[in-house]
Amino acid sequence: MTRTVEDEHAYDVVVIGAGPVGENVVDRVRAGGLTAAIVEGELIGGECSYWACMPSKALLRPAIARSDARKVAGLRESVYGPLDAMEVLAHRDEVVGHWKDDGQVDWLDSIGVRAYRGHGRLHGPRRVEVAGPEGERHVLTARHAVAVCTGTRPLLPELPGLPAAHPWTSREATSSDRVPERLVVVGGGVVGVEMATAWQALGSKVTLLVRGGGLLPRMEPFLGEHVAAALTTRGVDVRTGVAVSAVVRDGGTGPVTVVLEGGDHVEGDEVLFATGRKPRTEDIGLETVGLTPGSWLDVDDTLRVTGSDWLYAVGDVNHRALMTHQGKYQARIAGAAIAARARGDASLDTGRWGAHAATADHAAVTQVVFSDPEAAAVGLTLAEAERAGHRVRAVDLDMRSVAGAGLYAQGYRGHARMVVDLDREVVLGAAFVGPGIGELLHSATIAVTGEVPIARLWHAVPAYPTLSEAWLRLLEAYRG
Ligand SMILES: Cc1cc2nc3c(=O)[nH]c(=O)nc-3n(C[C@H](O)[C@H](O)[C@H](O)COP(=O)(O)OP(=O)(O)OC[C@H]3O[C@@H](n4cnc5c(N)ncnc54)[C@H](O)[C@@H]3O)c2cc1C
Ligand SMILES: NC(=O)c1ccc[n+]([C@@H]2O[C@H](COP(=O)([O-])OP(=O)(O)OC[C@H]3O[C@@H](n4cnc5c(N)ncnc54)[C@H](O)[C@@H]3O)[C@@H](O)[C@H]2O)c1
Repeated sequence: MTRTVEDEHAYDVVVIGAGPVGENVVDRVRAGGLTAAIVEGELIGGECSYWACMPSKALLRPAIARSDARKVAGLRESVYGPLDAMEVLAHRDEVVGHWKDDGQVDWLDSIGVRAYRGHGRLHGPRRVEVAGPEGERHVLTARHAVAVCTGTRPLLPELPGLPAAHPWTSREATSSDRVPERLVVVGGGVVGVEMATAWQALGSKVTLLVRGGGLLPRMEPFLGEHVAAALTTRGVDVRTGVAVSAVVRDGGTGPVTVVLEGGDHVEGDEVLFATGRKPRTEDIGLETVGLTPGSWLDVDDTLRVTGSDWLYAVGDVNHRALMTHQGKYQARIAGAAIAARARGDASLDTGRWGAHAATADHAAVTQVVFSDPEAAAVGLTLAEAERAGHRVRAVDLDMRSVAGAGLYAQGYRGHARMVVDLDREVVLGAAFVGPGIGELLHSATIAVTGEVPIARLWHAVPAYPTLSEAWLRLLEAYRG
């Protein structure tokens, strides 16, 4: 039965979108002494919890653990067999709470934040309307700020036959309850690489179609080269420099044919399009506050939308760094800035590395790609540092020269790079690829964020024999 309940409530802060970022915004503004409400149209916890980070990592963990174990003498033989795909999928279902958000609802209750179920839209300055699932309507007004944290959805290219072929997007690739015999993956970015790794390990025959020259194009090129070589060794058909021109699936079910420019084609039982994201801003009332529906939202370093004194855009939706940890960092900064402005606080500190400025978005974005081998990076690549006008030197290291690498895995293959600002003698960026390398990243993040002088890093002694001795070798190479 459809009913209309119209009520109006005022809060200090109203947040649209209860993904990891929206949740952290309300947490921080509550900690700053403000009242807050949050609006969610699907599941509280957002894309990350149910169709992105968490399920993808649950699928990848057994693949990576098995691969590492197969490189250890005395253990290799015990892990020779295939993964139990059904067990892995069942564990993935546990990790995502069977796509139920009760736990997150309890948490919001516990911090005193009211959650409104439904689609949120701006309706003029400081006003949000919520259209609930049963036709009810709530009007929320914000005394201090509205934060748009609506995230992204998959961006599909306009190709003949694509909608009718019912392609997988990241949602199906992370929630499928069966393993397709043949999976075609289009896109060599992070989603394409991680999902090709997972489904190949779970038993699919994977073809990875990449239009550029290599994988993971936003990172140092050697990361993608190592990952591509390893995927190929494991049986993935990695094709670079190819463009998809059409997709054919008669009747929308059964085998799917991916047609390439030049006439070649690839057959699969499913096709995943991992071709990027677009902002979820097409239907959130942006036009009522002078902004363009469907656009990414430009913000300053306090995450406030350009030209506004009350509207914030935090997380994926502002296109600064599309990762959960970066979005949560922004949420901490935005929450503190909103609370400080609400107090009329003269201590608002928006300078570089200030308490109310998301400086790391420019200088120290971190990412771990859970491929096999893992790829990880922080800060600037060599090319980015040069483009930015820094006088830099890149120091490279074959990870085989690190004693801990040989112990971690026989036949260890990996590589590390540190990009040094020669004028200030600080690290601007670092990148690593190799088994177990993801956990090494935070040491690099501290070096980059702290702008620790190389002369002081020389005194940061990595324990022997760990992978962290990569730092020792990099510094030795730099100092000559
Ligand atoms: C396959 C995959 C794997 C990933 N793995 C990782 C990883 O390992 N590590 C990592 O750091 N990042 C990862 N990411 C990126 C990560 O998922 C995003 O950066 C993160 O989810 C962004 O959080 P968010 O809160 O900004 O947006 P989202 O998580 O997208 O949440 C937005 C929320 O807003 C809601 N919403 C939208 N519009 C409205 C509206 N009008 N009214 C009400 N509610 C609305 C949505 O329903 C959603 O719940 C991955 C992404 C993908 C696709
Ligand atoms: N571990 C992690 O941190 C993690 C994991 C998954 C996703 N994410 C984040 O989620 C976001 C989305 O990831 P993504 O991989 O979907 O996007 P992406 O932008 O990283 O990669 C998309 C790739 O698809 C290619 N592409 C675009 N259109 C194409 C076409 N028509 N044909 C062939 N290739 C095409 C692009 O060249 C690009 O390389 C990223 O910003 C990523 O950082 C993070």
